[in-house]
Amino acid sequence: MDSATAAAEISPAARLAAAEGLVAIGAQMHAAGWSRATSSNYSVRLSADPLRLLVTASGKHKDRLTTDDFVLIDESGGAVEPDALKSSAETMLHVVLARDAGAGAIVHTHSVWGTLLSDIHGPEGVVTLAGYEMLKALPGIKTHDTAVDIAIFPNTQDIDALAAELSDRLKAGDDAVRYGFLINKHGLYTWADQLDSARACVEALEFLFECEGRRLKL
Ligand SMILES: CSCCC(=O)C(=O)COP(=O)(O)O
Ligand SMILES: [Zn+2]
Repeated sequence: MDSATAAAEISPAARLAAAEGLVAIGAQMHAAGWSRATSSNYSVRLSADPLRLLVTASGKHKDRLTTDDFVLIDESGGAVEPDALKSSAETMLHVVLARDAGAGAIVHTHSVWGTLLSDIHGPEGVVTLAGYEMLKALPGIKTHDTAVDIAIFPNTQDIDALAAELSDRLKAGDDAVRYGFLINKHGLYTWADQLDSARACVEALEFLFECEGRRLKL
């Protein structure tokens, strides 16, 4: 199938709805202080086979996104359509999450608390969130009486290498990458089957990071 045919398979209505959802997420994440200064990237999967993701273009202010600020990409992370904007520098993380975690929507944030916790717990490679009622906002969790590990990867500018490491851990069924992961002194990636659920995951994890951070401070 050539790229023009594949692009044509995504209905304009579905693409527009996804873009509108991501514009709204950008406004919300920015208002929460989690996507400042052009940081963050977001995507929605529009097709699983062939893989097609609508991902934010690189370098955009997330409080001012328009429905034109997105790029339709394929399983290689390349733009499907001609004359596309440059997709997020972290596009390959979205590809791996959609492909290997079955994510339907992916949200990456740069919060203060997540960034600080990733630094403090960086040497252990994991932060554990235990006993909080808010854990029940994560998919499949039914009780506060549980503990969730969130992996912390070293930060790197080699996104292909990070994507490969992430892929290995997802394929191995590593519990510490089940709900999300942190990148050291960088931010959070989390995902779900659809955008509303991914939003709940971000809100829950950022709440829990703030609880952990404030607890350490107290
Ligand atoms: C200003 S934040 C540095 C880049 C980054 O981490 C990020 O999330 C945004 O990168 P993008 O290429 O998606 O704009
Ligand atoms: Zn980032």
